[in-house]
Amino acid sequence: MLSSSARVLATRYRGNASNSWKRNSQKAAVVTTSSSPTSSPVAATRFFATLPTEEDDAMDVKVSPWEVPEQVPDEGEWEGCRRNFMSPLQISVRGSDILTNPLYSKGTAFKNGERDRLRLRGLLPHRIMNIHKQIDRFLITLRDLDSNIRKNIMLEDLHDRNETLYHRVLVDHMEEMAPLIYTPTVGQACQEHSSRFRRPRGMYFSEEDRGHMAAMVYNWPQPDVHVIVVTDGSRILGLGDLGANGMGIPVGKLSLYCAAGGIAPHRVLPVVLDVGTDNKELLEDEFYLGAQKPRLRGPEYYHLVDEFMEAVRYRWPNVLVQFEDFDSSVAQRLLDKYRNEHLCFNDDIQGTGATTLAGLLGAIRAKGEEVTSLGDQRILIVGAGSAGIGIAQVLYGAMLEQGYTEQQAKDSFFICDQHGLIGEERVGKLTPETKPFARAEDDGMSIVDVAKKHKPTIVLGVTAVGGLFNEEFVRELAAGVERPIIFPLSNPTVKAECTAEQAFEWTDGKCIFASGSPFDPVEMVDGKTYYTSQCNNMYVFPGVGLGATLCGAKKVSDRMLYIAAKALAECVPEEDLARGQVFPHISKIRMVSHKIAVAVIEEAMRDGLATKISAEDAKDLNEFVARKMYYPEYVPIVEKRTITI
Ligand SMILES: O=C([O-])CC(=O)C(=O)O
Ligand SMILES: [Mg+2]
Repeated sequence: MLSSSARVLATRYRGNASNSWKRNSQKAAVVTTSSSPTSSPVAATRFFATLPTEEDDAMDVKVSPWEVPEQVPDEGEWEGCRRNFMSPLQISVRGSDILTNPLYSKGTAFKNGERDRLRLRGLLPHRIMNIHKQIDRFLITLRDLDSNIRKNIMLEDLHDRNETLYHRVLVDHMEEMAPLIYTPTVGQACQEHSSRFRRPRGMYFSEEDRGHMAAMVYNWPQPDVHVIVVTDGSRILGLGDLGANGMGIPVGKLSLYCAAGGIAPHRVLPVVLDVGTDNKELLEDEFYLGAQKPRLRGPEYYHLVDEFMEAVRYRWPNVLVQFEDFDSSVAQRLLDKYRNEHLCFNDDIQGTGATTLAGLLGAIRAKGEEVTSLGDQRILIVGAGSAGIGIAQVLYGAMLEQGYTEQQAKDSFFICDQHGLIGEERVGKLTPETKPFARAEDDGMSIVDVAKKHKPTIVLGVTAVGGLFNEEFVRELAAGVERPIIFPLSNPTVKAECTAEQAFEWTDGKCIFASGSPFDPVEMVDGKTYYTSQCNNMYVFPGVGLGATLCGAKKVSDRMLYIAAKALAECVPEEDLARGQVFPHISKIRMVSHKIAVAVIEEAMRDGLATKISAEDAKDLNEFVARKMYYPEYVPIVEKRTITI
């Protein structure tokens, strides 16, 4: 079901516009609605082939005909990508300083003219490769490696050498690469971060830095940071307190910001607030690289976060700060503290909430019900941490949007923590966010008994307890309703509450399944294939961040996230829904981010929160966002000169 604004957008995508960009968007729209596995992911992404934002920035580029690669997969699909001018990147360094700078390096792809111009002659082997040859060579070696962690290391090495090539590998092979740079492999990469440390990336702030942070931010070499992802390492995925080893998470999320969300790599900054760790193993580990002392808590902790927030806003006033993997004991409080004054959001609370809402809207559609029936569902959320309550809040908000009363909306929820169903009896012990969802009866009831008695139509797992949804529980769900919607959302894969195979087997293939980390489709003994989806906030945060930064949003409002969820839900083609897939194919992620960004900007403008959209930009936001999206491509490099007369 399309909302009216979405209908307008959909019409725009299909519209008979006369300029060439619109012709391209039409093509792209055709690509996204196809769910055929043979449709080229390259084609789906190419239409966004433009680079960064501010026109006066030296990193901004447009692509020229001579950069259009020889290996064109399909002439038709490329038509729209041939731009006739590519403004050069002006840099002040020369020679080997270029080769060792991952933002500038093209490795063996520097052409002869450039080799002379930039004093690279003799510093590179003779033959000149193009980006496609480089990718082919990289993939052969990568695919030869026998473990995902080795592949992650190889990718991060590339990230450190040549950001353009790294992001292009991600853009062109998103389905294969996302699990290697993100969940599940990023979990292991974090666990082994200290022992495998090679090169620093991002910034660390610790207690010793109190009083210095406003100065420290100037140590970061980039003058125009748009997005920061920050963690204090206290709850890394479902793996718990990993301290400063959590740096892998901001790094992985920001890779997705660039590749999936079209933010240019020089505009992102990964951050760890190294406030110690309560992980005993790390405290005793001779190779652990973070501060080896117990976690800072209480007012001192909040003051440190405060100084950090002030410092980054001082240098980059419009920067978006994404809070990531903060323990539930502090996550909501930090969000509440900053959400109205800073451009920020908490991905685990709000991003997961919005993504889950989108998945549920899809799942309800897949079951053939009306979108408006979200409030008629019985939703069992297992896990009452920041993600569980964040999801409940977003779904609750969506029900109110859909016209349900507060009481009707509240009655839809059954939230369980480790003590069972949360009932009013323990209301004194609950956080303010949890209280509204406490049930009048059945406090402490087990999830199996909740399944028996209340017959939930939807079950969401956010417990970080792998395997919690056991056979007894899942069979009980299937006995209660025809097609249960089962989303084990905990990450990484080992923490998923059940596997796809278990969910399909125990429900005789009837459930609709989506998980936080990816699962392959399942072939059952009946010979039928059952499809899975990945319900991961990677579908939401890049687009929200792109939209919010492009329009200079004053803040990220709840409504922006709701709108983002609806935009995401509308990206799922009917034929995917028909086979139980409730999220768009991952190869379409740039298209999804584009659509979400447009929707977020529209909402920001409606709400008076957009500070940077000119009347000209506002005329065609589809075109505006597409033009501003970074696309990893080599651009000509020239010397920056200061001319004195
Ligand atoms: O990183 C992910 O895949 C999702 C997420 O934010 C988390 O699990 O904390
Ligand atoms: Mg997270």
